[in-house]
Amino acid sequence: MVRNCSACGTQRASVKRPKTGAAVCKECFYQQFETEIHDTITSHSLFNRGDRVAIGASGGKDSTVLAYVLSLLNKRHDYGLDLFLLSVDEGITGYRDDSLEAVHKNKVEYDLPLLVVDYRTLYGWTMDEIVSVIGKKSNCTFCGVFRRQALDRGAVQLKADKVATGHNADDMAETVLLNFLRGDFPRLSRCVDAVTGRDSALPRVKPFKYTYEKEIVMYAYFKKLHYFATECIYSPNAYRGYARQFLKDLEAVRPSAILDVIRSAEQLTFPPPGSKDTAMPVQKTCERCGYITSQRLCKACVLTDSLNNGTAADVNRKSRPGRVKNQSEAQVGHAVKAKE
Ligand SMILES: Nc1ncnc2c1ncn2[C@@H]1O[C@H](COP(=O)(O)OP(=O)(O)OP(=O)(O)O)[C@@H](O)[C@H]1O
Repeated sequence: MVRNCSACGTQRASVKRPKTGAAVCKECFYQQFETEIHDTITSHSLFNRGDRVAIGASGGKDSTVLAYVLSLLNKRHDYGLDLFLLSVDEGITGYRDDSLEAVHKNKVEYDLPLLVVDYRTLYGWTMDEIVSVIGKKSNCTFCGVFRRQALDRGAVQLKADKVATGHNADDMAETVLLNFLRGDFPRLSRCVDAVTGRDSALPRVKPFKYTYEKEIVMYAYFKKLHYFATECIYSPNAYRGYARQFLKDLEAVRPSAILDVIRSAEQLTFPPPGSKDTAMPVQKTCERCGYITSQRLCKACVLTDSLNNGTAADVNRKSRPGRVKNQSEAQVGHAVKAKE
């Protein structure tokens, strides 16, 4: 039976929205999708007029749609933002080199300036080289720490006020589950923030906080956006994989499950009311590179040292659970938990 769009009532419905189950026409899907992102941006005050915003552009679906939609909304609602694409080349042959080609296309199509920073220049090591030394098991630790800092360093080069990333609602809900399963309560409430480091020099914003991955894929498909659709070849993050599959199973039964998980975490406060455990680590700067850290050396310098002095494989072995960690190892173990 042919149904009319539940929003405009005139066009034929051609899309069933994964988030709401509503049957809508393509135009109304675009409108609703874009409006929901605009609402997230305004309700969480993600940007200020005149902000220079570095969009973390990996060439994947999320950041490609983010670059497209932010350009569109910036014009439509006159946000007054200066947008830039910022890519980190981790040095993964057959993965990042291909996805960066998509970013180069986006740069032209969306008419946005692009800066590419790379691990080789920043740290002296590519991920291909790191994996050849430490294997695939814990390489995400190195990549996560290096990427976070590389994005910050690139953003500083761009004189950016903010970094926007394509983390979507599925990513957020997965991270909530993982923090819950690890008993990481301090992170449990913070991991759903649409803005992190609001008072820092370089806040990070997540305009897709409430945007479902399936809708991002649909939007990219209908709009024929150019993106690179392959998983990282070095990404065996099995534990996150379980959380992802669990959420997908829940979503299949009840589509609101993803949003419900996020909303639950939003209600949590840490430390719990009445708790005396409120001490936050004191922020300093790394003695070697000047990057922010609560230790003498930042995590990236600790990891780079371990690669240079041949102890990188030990760092991974030692940071397994059940063993008392020294300060450097504790920093590294801590870093594994961040999906950024
Ligand atoms: N190499 C990179 N260069 C720049 N930004 C990146 C890079 N990798 C990740 N990001 C940013 O972090 C976000 C989340 O990254 P993640 O690795 O989870 O990829 P993802 O969920 O597959 O996203 P995407 O589809 O954009 O690749 C991305 O949307 C992007 O904004």
